Amino acid sequence: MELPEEVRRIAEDIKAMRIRGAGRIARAAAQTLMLAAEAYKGDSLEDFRAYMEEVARLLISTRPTAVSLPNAVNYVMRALREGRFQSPEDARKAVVEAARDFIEYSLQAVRRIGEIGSRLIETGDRIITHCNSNAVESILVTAWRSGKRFHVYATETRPRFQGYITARNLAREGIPVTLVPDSAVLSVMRSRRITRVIVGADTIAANGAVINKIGTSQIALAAHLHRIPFIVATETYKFSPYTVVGQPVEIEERPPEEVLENPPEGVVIRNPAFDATPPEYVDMIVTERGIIPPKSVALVLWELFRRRPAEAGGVKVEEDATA
Ligand SMILES: O=C(COP(=O)(O)O)[C@H](O)[C@H](O)COP(=O)(O)O
Repeated sequence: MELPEEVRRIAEDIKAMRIRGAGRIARAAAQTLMLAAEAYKGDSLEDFRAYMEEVARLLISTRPTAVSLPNAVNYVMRALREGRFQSPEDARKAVVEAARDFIEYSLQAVRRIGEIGSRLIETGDRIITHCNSNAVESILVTAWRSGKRFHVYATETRPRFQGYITARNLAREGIPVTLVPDSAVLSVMRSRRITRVIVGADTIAANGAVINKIGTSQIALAAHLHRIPFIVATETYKFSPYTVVGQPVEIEERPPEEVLENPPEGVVIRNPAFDATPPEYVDMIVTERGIIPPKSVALVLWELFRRRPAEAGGVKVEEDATA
């Protein structure tokens, strides 16, 4: 069966970043699998499986870095890949149910991160954040609503300026927020005596490295130099099972036009969208399951994926790889 127009449109929205942010992308993928399953018209189980695999492939191909995307797709598809069904109708129900479960878990996880992470915020804090993260916003908004008073410095986040979204959302909550150019981070850290940095994540590697918006690692390095706690807020479906077996995280390279429409002749432009912050610069990772140090990531991954190697994209998670 032809893929529904709506499925292609959402895939295009993710690619063009009209739907963006690792958590949102994951939820949109689950929603799209649900939508595709509901739109299926045929009556062959085999055909339904092939059709759903095509949707899964299309979604996974949209953006390469955030592991929340394949993790969400594999979670939803597991029902179909491993289940025994009498009819496409049963299989369809299983997909819809798994997608609903994922979306509900995800929304609940973001709320839980807000509750757990807000305990780390104190009145008087001056906090730097980078890009736009639902998980970070959840922490800041929860802390603010609980009566804590603090000031946030949001970086613009060139070239796509997601920092504007953060600044606007926080300002709407009444949180004092100052927007600063990315290059002002070190200067702001010193002059404003920043007390904490909080960022989100697209992928957490098994060694505790944090892959997030380009520029995150520079901010982490500056925080490390100034002994400012560097906190990462992330749902555990951004932990990458692939990295357990040593697979590198692909860093998305976006179109050069995002940086400069018409570069002078002879000028080459590069536009990597993410970077990796080494675990040595990360003080803690706030997840929906609690706060962990980066060196515990492998343990959580083991806990999450040991019974479900299929979710690691068919990669068998070997026991001694996480020992
Ligand atoms: O790097 C980005 C977004 O990059 P892009 O704008 O290129 O998608 C965010 O920090 C993480 O995705 C976490 O966000 P969340 O906590 O909302 O999942």
